[in-house]
Amino acid sequence: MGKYILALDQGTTSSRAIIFDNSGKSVGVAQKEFTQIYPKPGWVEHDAMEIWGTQSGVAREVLEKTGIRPQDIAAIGITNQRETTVVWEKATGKPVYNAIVWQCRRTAGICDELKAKGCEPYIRENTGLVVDAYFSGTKVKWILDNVEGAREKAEKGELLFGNIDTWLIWNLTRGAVHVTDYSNASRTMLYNIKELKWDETILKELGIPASMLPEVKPSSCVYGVTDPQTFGGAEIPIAGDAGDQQAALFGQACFEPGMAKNTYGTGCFMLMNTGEKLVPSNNGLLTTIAWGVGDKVEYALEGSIFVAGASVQWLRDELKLIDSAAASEELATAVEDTNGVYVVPGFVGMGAPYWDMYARGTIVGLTRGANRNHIVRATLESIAYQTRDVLEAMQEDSGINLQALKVDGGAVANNFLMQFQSDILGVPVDRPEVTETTALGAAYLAGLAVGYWNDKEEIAKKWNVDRTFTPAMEGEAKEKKYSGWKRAVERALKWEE
Ligand SMILES: Nc1ncnc2c1ncn2[C@@H]1O[C@H](COP(=O)(O)OP(=O)(O)O)[C@@H](O)[C@H]1O
Ligand SMILES: O=P(O)(O)OC[C@H](O)CO
Repeated sequence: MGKYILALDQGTTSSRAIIFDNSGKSVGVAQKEFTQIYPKPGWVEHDAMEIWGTQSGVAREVLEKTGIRPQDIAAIGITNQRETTVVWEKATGKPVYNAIVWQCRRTAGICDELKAKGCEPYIRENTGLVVDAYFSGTKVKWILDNVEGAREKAEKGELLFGNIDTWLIWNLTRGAVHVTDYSNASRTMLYNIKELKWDETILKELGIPASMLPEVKPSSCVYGVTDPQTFGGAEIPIAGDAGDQQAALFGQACFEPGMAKNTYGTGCFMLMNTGEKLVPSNNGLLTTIAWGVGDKVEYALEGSIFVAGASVQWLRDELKLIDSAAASEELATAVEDTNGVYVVPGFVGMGAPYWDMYARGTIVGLTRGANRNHIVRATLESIAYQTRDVLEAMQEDSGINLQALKVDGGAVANNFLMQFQSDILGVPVDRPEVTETTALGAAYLAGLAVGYWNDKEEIAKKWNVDRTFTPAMEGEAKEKKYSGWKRAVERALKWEE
């Protein structure tokens, strides 16, 4: 048995490879950002070949950097930005179009048509999702309808569809394996999460041939081995696969119903484990598959926030108010409050609990005294307010009052944000020692499949807190700030016509 597990974490803005040892500690990381393509307002694409190139590149880099031989890797775990859609030719492996990213709004019209036809209740009940351009189903339909010859080829069985996990596994095995796992399948809007099979009614409605779809497998099992050409002759088992938010839930050891985590990356995603029980939402959350491990499939409630850390990138890259994401903390704490300013980062519409594809970004409450620091602070605060929106919905749906929130992802390095988060929620926020929990979750899933770790109990013992932020804001002040946020959101909704 190899001594390490290699996790491939293919995120929205970068591809990362992390090697973990048996204690769950990272022993090496390599990361590379890749191109974000914005062909039109509201459209977002990635070059699928660049995704494969950067992901395989960082995997080789981390091995070289650490001096660990591919033969010393016991298994590879894959985790990925979810919903992002790739369609490629089976014979050549060539994508027929750029990957359409989860944030892309181009299929809002298709969603409106589905709603007008009355398909929403069926989709909600059987996929656990709301009808929104976020999910893969309408993106596949768009490619088949808009790329010349695509529909014809798809009907002849010549095209394959996959989310990024499927695309990576297909390339790692040089076209030998076309699979996904339950958690990723549950984000396509094509998968029946009650019956655990692709939903024929929805496929028919969207005109998507079943021959394009990957086989759906558990999140922890051996899918295949790497092609010898990828890692200098080694045939490493690929043994874990989960969408990044579900992987983070696993990496945070949220194994019991009622345990929840919030991941602050490009977007922000709060998931609560609901065990083998499928809990429908009446408050704008999603019901999704957490993972399939062994012969059990477990579910989660999810609040998906589309823009979180991405708004900090916007401050840096578009407004040029800060030099680095980390600098946002210094500017935010240079002022006592936002001076009444609210930023609503509805750049790609708003996700949970609003689900408005036509919302757009808004800054309100500006006065002559509003300065750069106030705008930076208001942007960070918007991440915490959106989290409160989804936490309230989650508590309502699950009937569980959260005692503490486990957090992870790039933006949890920001102590101001974490303290404000705890203040505005009124619950403690626990930041673990390992904040790369997405990659860690994928590593755990892979390690479990090959016997590198024995069981979930062994994994749960490895979770350690780095810092707990406890609520320090007085109740009235907190509610006043939050009600201002709710009014600001009203201004952002239904903006785009
Ligand atoms: N100190 C910080 N304060 C606020 N945001 C930060 C900080 N460091 C990183 N971020 C944000 O976190 C995000 C990166 O987190 P990461 O978990 O790597 O995201 P992803 O997996 O979505 O690519 C970026 O959007 C960045 O702006
Ligand atoms: O790339 P991330 O970490 O922001 O995650 C993206 C989500 O999976 C989208 O559903």
